[in-house]
Formats: sequence, structure tokens, C-alpha cells
Amino acid sequence: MKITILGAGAMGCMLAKAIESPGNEVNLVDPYEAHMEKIRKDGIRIIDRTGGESTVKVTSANTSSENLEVQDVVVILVKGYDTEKILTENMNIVGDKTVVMTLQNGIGNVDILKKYIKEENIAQGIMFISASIEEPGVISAGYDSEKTNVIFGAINENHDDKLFHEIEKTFSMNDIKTELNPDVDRIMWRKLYINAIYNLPCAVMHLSTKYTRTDENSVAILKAISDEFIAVTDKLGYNFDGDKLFRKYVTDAFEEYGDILPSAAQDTQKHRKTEAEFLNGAIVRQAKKLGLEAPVNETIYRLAMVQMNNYDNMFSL
Ligand SMILES: NC(=O)C1=CN([C@@H]2O[C@H](COP(=O)(O)OP(=O)(O)OC[C@H]3O[C@@H](n4cnc5c(N)ncnc54)[C@H](OP(=O)(O)O)[C@@H]3O)[C@@H](O)[C@H]2O)C=CC1
Ligand SMILES: CC(C)(CO)C(=O)C(=O)O
Repeated sequence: MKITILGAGAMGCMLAKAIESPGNEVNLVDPYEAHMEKIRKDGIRIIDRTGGESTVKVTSANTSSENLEVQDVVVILVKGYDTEKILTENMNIVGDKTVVMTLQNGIGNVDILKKYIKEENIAQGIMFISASIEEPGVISAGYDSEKTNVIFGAINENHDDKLFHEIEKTFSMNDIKTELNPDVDRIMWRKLYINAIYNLPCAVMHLSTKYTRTDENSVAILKAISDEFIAVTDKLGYNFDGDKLFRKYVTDAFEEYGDILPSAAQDTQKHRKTEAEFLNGAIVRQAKKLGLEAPVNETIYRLAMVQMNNYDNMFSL
């Protein structure tokens, strides 16, 4: 299978690890020239946070897709604010049957894909991996190889089911497990719960997950975000158990992501944009559509926007 990953940052490189096998062509496209050059020369070095290292070899790693043919699958793994740009820049590798898949966090990327791609060719999903670029060509990552790490699904019943099952196999070549799941919409909202309580709150508080869970004022904010999320998702018909989710991810020890810097906090540290629109911003948009209010999500979203619009104007701590 010919697969191109548009956006070969932390998660794009982890997906390359999932696909690498002699039968597959894996192409990376990313504007980070030094990163692409290092990967072309030495492959991707992946440092597992629980110990161990591996090297992933890809077919090509370039800043542009101009030399690539039409692909079987194109996966978008840039940050949400770059989705439209990267897709429109690379339509040369998208053919009539190419599956275009978003594995980005949050809600809203599919609506962007729908503007350019037939619905039966769109796939959406989510990755249960935490990773960051340490230096060009080097990724540090944490994931549980006993669990499913990537879940994806179709958005339209007229999709090519055989091809989607082939993709499931192709994306499970190594110790990263990928699952095709008909309930992917619900799973994406369920993942948004974790991102909504941690990504922007950690970004605006400048704290890792551990300290947002141990300060009582912060816990009160996380609880309010959680309650509003549950009101919205109840109205969408998902009926998540809010108390159980809050206990699992906030009150009790949260081993998987015990003390990490979520991707939006990493972005803030580097004075980059965050995916605010696709995280708490998406909850606010959905609440409005449903005639609900989500004032705490809206405040966190707006604080994150103020912060990312004013990196140059801030005093330092
Ligand atoms: N990191 C994590 O732990 C997790 C991240 N996610 C999600 O995965 C997605 C990707 O995040 P992540 O891998 O962390 O992000 P990174 O910042 O590590 O990587 C994104 C990459 O996309 C590149 N890019 C941006 N615009 C373009 C373009 N026009 N053409 C080609 N490449 C482009 C970026 O380059 P440049 O830097 O030059 O802009 C960057 O290298 C996000 O939706 C995130 O929320 C999900 C789970 C966990
Ligand atoms: C849940 C978490 C924090 C790690 O996978 C994440 O999705 C992110 O960092 O954006």
C-alpha cells in the first residue's frame, strides 16, 4: 500500500512506526527540513519512555509531495489549524479512490476535509499515544503496546469496507495496534474529554497534568469543564458516565498520562499556536448549536486564544 503522512511531527513519525514493513511505501511530508533530512539519512529514532529504542525506515521524507504519485491513503497529522493548508497544497497525491484520514485530536477536522474530499473516501480517528520531537529525527514516545493505540473509522456508509479493513492491517505491522471501529465518532468525543480537561488548562496554567490534578482550585475548573462536556455529549446521545470519567482521569491516579505535558502545553512552551478551536472551542460551538451554555470551556478557550495571540507581549515569570 502507498501511504503518505502529511505532517511528520511526533505523531506522524509514530504512525510511520505502525506501518513500516517491506510491503508498504511510507512517505513523509513536512516543512521541517532538518527533520526530513535526518530521517532520509538515518531513519526515525524512537525512544520509548518506558525503555528501549527503535529505528524506523521510511520510503521518502521530503518537504513537498511534488515527486509522489497518487496514494492509496493520505493521513493528516498536522495541527488542526494547518489542516486546510496542507490538504489543499497536496491534492496532487489524492486520487478518486484515495482514502484521506485525519488522526488529529479534537473535533472539526472532518468538516474541513469534507470541503475537498468525497465523504465515502474520508476516515477519521484518534491516536492513544503521547509523543514529542526531541531533536530532528528523534521522537520520544509513551504508549501501551498491550492496548489499541490507533482507532479509526469511516464517516459514510458507502465507503470501501474491504479497503478500510486492509488499512487496519497495514497500520498494525509492528507493536502499535490499529483498530477499525464503527463507533469512532463516540470514541473521538470520549478522547476529547481527556484533551478538554488537560490540553488547554495545562497550556494556560503552565503546569503539567500532575499539578492541575493536585491544586484544589484547578480541580474545580477541571470539574466544571467536565460537567459542561457531559451536558453537551448527553444531548448528542453519547451518555458518558461523567463521575466515572472524572474519577478515572482526575481524582484517581492517572497512570497513563500521570505527569505529562499535553501537546497544547508543549506548543505553548515553544510559543506556537494551540489547537484551541478543535478542543474546548469545539465544545463551545457544539453547546451553542444545541442551545446550551459552556461558560467555563469558553473561558479556557478564550484564555488560550489570548495567550497564543500575545506571546510577544507577555511578562515572564
Ligand atoms: N503529541 C502528542 O502527544 C499527541 C498529539 N496528538 C495530535 O496529533 C496531531 C499532530 O500533533 P503532533 O504530532 O504532536 O504535532 P507536531 O507539532 O509534532 O507535528 C506537526 C507537524 O506538522 C507539520 N506541518 C505543519 N504545516 C505543514 C504543512 N503545510 N505541510 C507539511 N507539514 C506541516 C509541522 O511543521 P511545523 O512545525 O513547521 O509547523 C510539524 O512538524 C495533533 O492534532 C495533536 O493534537 C494526539 C495525541 C497525542
Ligand atoms: C491525551 C494526551 C495528553 C496524550 O495522548 C494528548 O492527546 C495530547 O497530548 O494532545
